[in-house]
Amino acid sequence: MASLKEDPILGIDGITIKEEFGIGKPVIDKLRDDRLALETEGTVIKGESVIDKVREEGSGGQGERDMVPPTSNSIHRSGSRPQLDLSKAAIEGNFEERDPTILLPNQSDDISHLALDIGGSLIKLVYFSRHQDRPTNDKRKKTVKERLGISNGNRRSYPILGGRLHFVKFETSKINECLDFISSKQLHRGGMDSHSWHSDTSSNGNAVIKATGGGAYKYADLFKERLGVSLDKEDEMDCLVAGANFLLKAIRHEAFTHMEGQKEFVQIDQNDLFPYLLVNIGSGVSMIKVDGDGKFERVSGTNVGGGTYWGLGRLLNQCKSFDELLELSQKGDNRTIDMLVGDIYGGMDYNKIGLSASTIASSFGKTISEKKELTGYRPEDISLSLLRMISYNIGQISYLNALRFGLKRIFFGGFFIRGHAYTMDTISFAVHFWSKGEAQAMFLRHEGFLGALGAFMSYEKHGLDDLMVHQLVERFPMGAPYIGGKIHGPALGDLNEKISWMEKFVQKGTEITAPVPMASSGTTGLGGFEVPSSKGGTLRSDASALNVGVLHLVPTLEVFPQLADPKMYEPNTIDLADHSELEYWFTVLSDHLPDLVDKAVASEGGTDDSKRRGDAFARAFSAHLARLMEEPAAYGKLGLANLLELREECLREFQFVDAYRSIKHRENEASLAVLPDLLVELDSMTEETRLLTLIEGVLAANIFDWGSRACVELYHKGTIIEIYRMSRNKMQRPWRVDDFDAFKERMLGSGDKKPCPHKRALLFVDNSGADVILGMLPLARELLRHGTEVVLVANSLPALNDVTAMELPDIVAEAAKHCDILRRAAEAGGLLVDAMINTSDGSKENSSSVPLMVVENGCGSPCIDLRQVSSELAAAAKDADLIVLEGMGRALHTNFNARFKCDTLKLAMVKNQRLAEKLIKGNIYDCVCRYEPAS
Ligand SMILES: Nc1ncnc2c1ncn2[C@@H]1O[C@H](COP(=O)(O)OP(=O)(O)O)[C@@H](O)[C@H]1O
Ligand SMILES: CC(C)(COP(=O)(O)O)[C@@H](O)C(=O)NCCC(=O)O
Ligand SMILES: [Mn+2]
Repeated sequence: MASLKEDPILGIDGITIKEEFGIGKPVIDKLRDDRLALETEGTVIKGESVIDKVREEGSGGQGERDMVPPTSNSIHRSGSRPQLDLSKAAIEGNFEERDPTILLPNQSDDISHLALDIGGSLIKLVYFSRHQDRPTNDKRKKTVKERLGISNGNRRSYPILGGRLHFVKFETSKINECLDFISSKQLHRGGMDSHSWHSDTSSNGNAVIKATGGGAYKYADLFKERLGVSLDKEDEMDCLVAGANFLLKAIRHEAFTHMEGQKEFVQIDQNDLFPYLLVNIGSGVSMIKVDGDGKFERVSGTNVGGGTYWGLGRLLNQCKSFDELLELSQKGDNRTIDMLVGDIYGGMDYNKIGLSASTIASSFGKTISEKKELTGYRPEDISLSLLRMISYNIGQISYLNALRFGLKRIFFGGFFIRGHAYTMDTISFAVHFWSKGEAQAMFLRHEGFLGALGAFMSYEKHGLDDLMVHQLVERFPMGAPYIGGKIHGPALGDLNEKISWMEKFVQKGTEITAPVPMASSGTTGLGGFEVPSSKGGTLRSDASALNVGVLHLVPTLEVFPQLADPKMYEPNTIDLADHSELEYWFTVLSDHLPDLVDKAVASEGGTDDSKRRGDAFARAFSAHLARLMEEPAAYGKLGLANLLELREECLREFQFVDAYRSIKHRENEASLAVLPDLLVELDSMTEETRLLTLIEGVLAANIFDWGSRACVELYHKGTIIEIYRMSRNKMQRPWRVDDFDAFKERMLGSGDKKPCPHKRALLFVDNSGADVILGMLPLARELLRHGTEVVLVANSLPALNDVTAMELPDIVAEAAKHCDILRRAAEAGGLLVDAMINTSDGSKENSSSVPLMVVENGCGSPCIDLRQVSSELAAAAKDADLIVLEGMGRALHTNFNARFKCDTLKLAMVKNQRLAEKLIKGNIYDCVCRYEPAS
């Protein structure tokens, strides 16, 4: 095993076991003796004596080696492994069949709810699903809630139910596919849940589905016949407006501008939304002046719309699909078809009225002067001319209507747009040109689903209109959209389906997995565009399906109450709109993928099934990366935090619940073994030295980060203790960002300033093992000692090697066995309700203590977006006067620039060279100790 001595990155030229190590010799020696080693090439850390000893004592035998302690908690934010109730299972039908249907009578399915918009071209479905409530019988959580004064978390106290909104579309001509889909998912059977949704049965007992669009009338009988459901018809305009208003109010990154190839999300001020012009470009076009919720007037429209483009284009070009037609336009040159100003003016501009030579004077006008037949023109050119003709025309009529009513903002919806860059650029150009920049064209990510959403919202008592931005989390699961727009289905539901699809997909080609460079803009100024700006040979995969994720409704999420200015808050520090940043982080994540897959597969025992899932996960995540490389804003505004969260979600999608579970477990045990000695040493110090040593300890132990490439390389070179020791040795002050003295003064006072302990501290903890046990817990203990209540804030779901809120109580209980301060505080905080505590000194002392508590933060990512945290955390935060954010993800990638109403300490070791240079003009392994008094 190579020694750290030679590590050039760290520049450490000798490991000496001396007092300079800060916490002194004994602990180090103990750790050394225990010879904790990290295996060089393996996927798991191998522990020797301490770990093995603990194991032999603690559990029955070999079989349990990698088991994580059982937990009784159930924390959910999004999907985790589904539970099957196999009781009374029976095979239905023929036993000889290869794949017989198995009936699970006691399995409670997702409860669903469905609404439809059946248009002239497309059928849009919006459906809601939710898992049955899982019983939570968790004493610890209850005690913490009582302490924090949170009322019994009864779901019914929320206006809406948690669940997911899915968006799906089908071609109207293939209505049978749509009916099959509804029937296979049993979407028409849902919604009877007595305590939630309006009971959707008509007086004669038939299920009723809300539907809008002409097809609600045309196909009513078919729905009755095939599914036995009645369609409850809702007015189309009502629905469009309700859908648009909901999206504009509830989805943060819904509306965007698109000019010259540049997409930019627009922050909509809820209090300044109305009036606006809504232009829905479906088969035909409706223009609606919207003045408020339910307050609108259809002021205009045009019969030249999406149907015209698709219909004429199909006739002229014999295309088989809309996408084929649109794709042709990307290779077109309209100058061969359109009569331009230059054609009339002998190649010159018509400057007097501001028309350049390339301005279209007459769409299709050139074809009259040439004696060519249809076959003499390129389909590509025809498609482009047609697209420009229709888009300009709609843009112009929209502008005229905006002018008529003095409206500055025009939102465009409908599936004609199809997230197609050139279509949007053309419409924006027309609006901008005619209004001389006064009016603004904006587009909606859920473009074609306005009507269906509106129909969905028309169910009584659903409470959707009360939903707030912070209660919605959008996720982008892998699935059908990637098939290429032919099947307009949602993400494939079943895991096996998903894996086989990924496998097939990869065999077919690497269209999506090969990153595509971003398109450059191609406008020529006044006269419009010479050629489309998106030059790609193939059309982006069905953007309308792909740009729209699954909306998770999480009514329990809240805005973190200590944010100084929630409206101005931006979690991401690194802006991925900068192309070189984007490329850098994409490479980092791609490079990390093989290692992550190794860990994930190992965490599931390395079975064939897990290998297959690991492979599918890698392909899926690469496909996401490629998609985002091609269009960074495809899933909304993209920051590094989103990418890191996407990776965790993708792992969960392929049912890797906790990829680093055994690593975390081993590091926890190793660290717990040395904690008692560390505490003894800390206690022998003066208060001042101790505080410094504690902060150093947090920073040094933050090196145990399995998400950093540099750190993972280190683990292959040295033992835990070698790395830890080296890390502590590096702790020379001043740190790169060093506000320690200010923090110390606040904690301990100075001169005649008396120390003034904080009332309650929230400690946002990061990694398992040394990071939390040797770093944050001792800091927590010090705060408790000062009379400060401590709330440990940890992830709700696993992410890398971060410790979760579920794992913390056991860790604290273990630590409390050797420390009275922790024990009494943990007892007071209700953390030890089911743990058997034997204190080392055997004392039964019952003196009161400030509490130590644990709350989940509501997320499952190494970063944290404080606009969406658990209600538990929000409640705990109300009385907090100190926040400690720890780790790179929570304190640097996100929240580095965040301002809080109370004192804040941001502690992290920077484990990435580029970030160190950019953020703190320093180097890898430099440290940040930023103290910001209440603002
Ligand atoms: N896959 C597709 N098949 C057919 N039309 C599509 C497709 N994708 C986009 N479109 C365009 O969307 C239009 C339909 O838009 P939509 O908002 O669904 O309106 P409608 O409710 O009238 O069907 C079509 O006329 C066509 O221009
Ligand atoms: C994922 C992380 C934010 C986790 O860091 P932590 O919050 O544990 O300190 C960090 O490991 C990271 O930014 N990794 C990617 C960069 C790299 O490999 O250098
Ligand atoms: Mn971490």
